[in-house]
Amino acid sequence: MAAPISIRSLGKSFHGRGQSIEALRGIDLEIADNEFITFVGASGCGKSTLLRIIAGLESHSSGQLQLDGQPIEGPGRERAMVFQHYSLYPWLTVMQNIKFSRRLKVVADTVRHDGDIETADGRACALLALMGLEPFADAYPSQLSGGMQQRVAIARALMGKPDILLMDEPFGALDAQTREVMHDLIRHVHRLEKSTIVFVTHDVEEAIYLGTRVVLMAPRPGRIDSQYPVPLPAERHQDMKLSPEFLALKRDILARIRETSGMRSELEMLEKLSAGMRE
Ligand SMILES: Nc1ncnc2c1ncn2[C@@H]1O[C@H](COP(=O)(O)OP(=O)(O)OP(=O)(O)O)[C@@H](O)[C@H]1O
Repeated sequence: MAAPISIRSLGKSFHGRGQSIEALRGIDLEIADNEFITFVGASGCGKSTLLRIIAGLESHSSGQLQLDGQPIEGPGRERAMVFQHYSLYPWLTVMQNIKFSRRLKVVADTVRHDGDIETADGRACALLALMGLEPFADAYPSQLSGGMQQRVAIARALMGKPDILLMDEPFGALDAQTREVMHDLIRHVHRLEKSTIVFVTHDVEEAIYLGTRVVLMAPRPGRIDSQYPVPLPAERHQDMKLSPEFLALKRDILARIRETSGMRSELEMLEKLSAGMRE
């Protein structure tokens, strides 16, 4: 069962070289069990920092952060993270990469149970099938396309049956067609695995297609600007990207990103400048 995340008045500042950067201020957010929540916003608005704090990879400076009622004080097995760059071990095969985190756990245990290993093998085979990787079980990462490598990274993250999957622009380096395939795949994974997914992206269309709720963050300091429930059914297909509800939401979010990032005033200034040159 996935655990709810509760974030109250959370702030984060980075200090260094006589400078202080307020990366996050006053973040209040509840993320429900099994939710698929997506984050968008201008560069530098603190999306990755917030994700890393939820992962326990970064500490917060103020406020509270709880997972199932308990404070998050570091990484935990109930959370797994997938990054933009595949971070696979090049000397291990696909199957070995998927089983790697589980192997660390088994080796770390004082008593080694054969049953554990069998269960891990079964889980790895199931994930291999789920991610469409069966023909590549014995291949090495360098023999795979970017999309296939990212499937391996997702399978590896799912290996420990995490309640929460944290994804930081996982498809950012993929071409448009591969991204579409990955979108349907990750929604399928969400349905089957029932984990909560917290997904950071620059791509508004991706955020709407995947999420049940889109959170828009704004920069300087990083904060939540607005939230948008996605008016699409749980079962999604690519044609929905052309529906009036989808396009209206995309337009609203893009306009708000332009406003919060200062892009709108820059565009207006450019327009005035070119009008002046025409006169
Ligand atoms: N380790 C760090 N040390 C100092 N400043 C940092 C650190 N990590 C992030 N920051 C700063 O915190 C702010 C938020 O950064 P963050 O990477 O979380 O934003 P983001 O929304 O994920 O950006 P992008 O979309 O470009 O990835 C930025 O001003 C960034 O420079």
